[in-house]
Amino acid sequence: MEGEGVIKHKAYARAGLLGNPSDVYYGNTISFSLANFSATVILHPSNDLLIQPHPVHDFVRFTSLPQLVNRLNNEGYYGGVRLLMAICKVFHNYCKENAITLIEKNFTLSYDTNIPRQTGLSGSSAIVCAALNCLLDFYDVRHLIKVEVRPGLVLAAENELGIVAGLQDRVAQVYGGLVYMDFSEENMDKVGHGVYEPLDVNLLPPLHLIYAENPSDSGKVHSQVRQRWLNGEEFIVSSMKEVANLAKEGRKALEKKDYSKLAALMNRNFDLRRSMFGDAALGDLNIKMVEVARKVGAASKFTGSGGAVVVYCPHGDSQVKLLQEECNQAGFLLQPIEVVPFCLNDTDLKTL
Ligand SMILES: Nc1ncnc2c1ncn2[C@@H]1O[C@H](COP(=O)(O)OP(=O)(O)O)[C@@H](O)[C@H]1O
Ligand SMILES: O=C(O)[C@H]1O[C@H](OP(=O)(O)O)[C@H](O)[C@@H](O)[C@@H]1O
Ligand SMILES: [Mg+2]
Repeated sequence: MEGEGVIKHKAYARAGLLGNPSDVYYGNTISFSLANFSATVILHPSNDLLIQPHPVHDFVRFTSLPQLVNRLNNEGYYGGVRLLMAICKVFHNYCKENAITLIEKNFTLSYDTNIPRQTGLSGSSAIVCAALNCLLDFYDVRHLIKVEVRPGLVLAAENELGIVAGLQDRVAQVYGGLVYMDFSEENMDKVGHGVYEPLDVNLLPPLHLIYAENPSDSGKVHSQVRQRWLNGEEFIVSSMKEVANLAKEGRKALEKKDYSKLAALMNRNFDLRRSMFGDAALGDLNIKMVEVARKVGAASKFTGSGGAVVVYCPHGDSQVKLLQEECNQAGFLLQPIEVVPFCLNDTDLKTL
């Protein structure tokens, strides 16, 4: 039994279905949250304010030097503690700047997650998003912080830590379900966020996820696409516009349940990413995930910046079976995707 005043929130992994990474370039995306993986944050009222280290992800006791090195190589230096601290800071500052009074009281935050790291499934923002939801309820300010603003708060917490990211992940996690997002410059400059429209999750065909348990590519770190875009390089600017347009086209295709169109758009999305970023930046493993799907005639693209791909098998179960065999051979994991339903409550909706 959970104690009095305990608040618990879950946030799910997300997949970019179409249009990413144009969210970072005033574009459009369609993304969804998937129930396959999630992060949970629990808030207990307490006398002191405590951020509890996770027994595995923040573990600092090792059996040996090689074990310590192995853990750093696979998981990096950081766990989730810094993410929880950062969202506390961003939340506090946002409330202060917006004259939202927070009652003086303390809490303990703890978290757990099974979202595989560095797989482009947004494990970091899931932890931050779940923590933000706990804070909104603990201080009873959910009605005072607009839903559209929340993805920006999640992003701000990660930016605090030098994590470079865009908004589409956080929007999918705040809203749940399937969301069409418009990040056009006009909206972003006028209101500081995009325009987000939930779509019916039943418009989606059955989708699958391919990922690797220990992705080792660090390609994205070396990409210069952002700088080239800022320099106004014609090829990058026009390709990014085309990527954004895929989300617009994809919305129409979904609404008509025109899944052969959807498949073509997904494939084009990956091809455009590949031509802009280049194979070295994408990484062999990530490219192989896409190729494994294409080999059996399925459509596929990255869920995020690499590490996992979302797959559509137009020919159904027999094709999924072939895909499973290919994934087994390549050492990839394959799962049917379970889409999370839209998750805003009445209080959230009143802020829209
Ligand atoms: N499973 C996890 N457990 C604890 N912390 C995590 C986990 N995943 C991510 N983080 C935190 O988020 C930061 C960035 O994570 P990242 O590798 O970009 O994951 P993702 O792409 O899934 O968001 C990490 O440095 C770490 O602080
Ligand atoms: O490149 C992309 O498609 C996405 O990359 C980031 O997500 P990640 O989960 O870290 O791979 C970024 O946060 C997104 O906004 C991009 O669309
Ligand atoms: Mg991340």
